[in-house]
Amino acid sequence: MTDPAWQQPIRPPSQPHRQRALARQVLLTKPPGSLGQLESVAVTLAALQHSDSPDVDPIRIAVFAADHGVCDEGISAFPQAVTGQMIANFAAGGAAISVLARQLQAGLEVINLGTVTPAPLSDGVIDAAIAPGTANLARQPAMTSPQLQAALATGDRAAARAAEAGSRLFIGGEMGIGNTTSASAMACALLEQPPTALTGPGTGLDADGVAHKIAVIEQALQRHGQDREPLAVLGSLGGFEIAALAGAFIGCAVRGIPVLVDGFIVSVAALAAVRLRPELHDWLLFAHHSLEPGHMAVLTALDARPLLALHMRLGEGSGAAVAAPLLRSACALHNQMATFADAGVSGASE
Ligand SMILES: O=C(O)c1ccc[n+]([C@@H]2O[C@H](COP(=O)([O-])O)[C@@H](O)[C@H]2O)c1
Ligand SMILES: Cc1cc2nc[nH]c2cc1C
Repeated sequence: MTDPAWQQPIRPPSQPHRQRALARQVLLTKPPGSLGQLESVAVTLAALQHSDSPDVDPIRIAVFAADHGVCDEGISAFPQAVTGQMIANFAAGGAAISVLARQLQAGLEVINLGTVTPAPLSDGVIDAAIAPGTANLARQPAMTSPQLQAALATGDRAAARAAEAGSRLFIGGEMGIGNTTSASAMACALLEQPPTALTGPGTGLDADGVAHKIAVIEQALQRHGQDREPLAVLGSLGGFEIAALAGAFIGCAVRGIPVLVDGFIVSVAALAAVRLRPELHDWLLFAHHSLEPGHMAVLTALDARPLLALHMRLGEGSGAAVAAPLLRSACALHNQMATFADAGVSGASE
């Protein structure tokens, strides 16, 4: 039997391309370091893409959507039906990520991994339903092992489609009412922190709502928080869309596509995936710092330096889509700026 996709080899970044990109940055007509993170991003992309002219176009955005059985515990400000309704909105072009994808001229695909209210079949939605949502993680494991493998494989297929389309940057988004409970529980298990430190309002719970959500996560962690192995955490506390994101990110690294990581839920998926495959870490760029309070701890654990902090907390891949033009700028500056020699500009004084 062949190994599952998430066990395939991941190519290391090219050190010669990194060294040449670093050397070129010093020659460009600017004080060394003055373009800050735009410099390091261009150098990272050059090494990842094994290219002296890094480029993020075409960009692929894949939004993974699924429902969560833990909604039975009353942990979200919104009803579960919104997940299916938003899938239709993504496809119809009216959601925030639909607008941003158009603006970026990025390919957008929406992948339905299973909702309680069947999402209307629409063009542009890939049906990859595993079940009408996960089981209630406060009372039983969120998913079975075959369901977890199916979700990981669904993510890998999205990475394969991105590679076939020639994508040079992958943005993974998510939609799932209740998924901040799942992501917070996963983060607690993976980071060995208490729910009080990593739980927040999600779509907009008040203080009482957050206190109840913390109690639900405590219950879930008591039931199955002891096994901190990443597949066990994904299976017992995760969501289908979170597992698919983990599979997609590993699949992108396997195929040589850099990933721009979105907000809290996507970062938790990335953390689980990095625990599974530490070499994935090189392939992740971080878009923004979400308002969800657990995000900072997850970013710190990933040693991430997010590009933006806009107080966003939408999900869908929206923070990454907003940050993507910064990567375009970083590449354009790296590729097109004149050198001191070309432009006849004097370098720094001795
Ligand atoms: O990306 C984030 O940082 C983020 C923070 C808070 C909420 N969300 C979105 O809100 C939904 C989950 O919120 P909740 O309260 O239902 O758990 C889900 O569809 C996410 O895309 C996303
Ligand atoms: C309307 C709505 C849109 C979303 N997009 C991502 N999560 C969401 C949650 C809600 C409630």
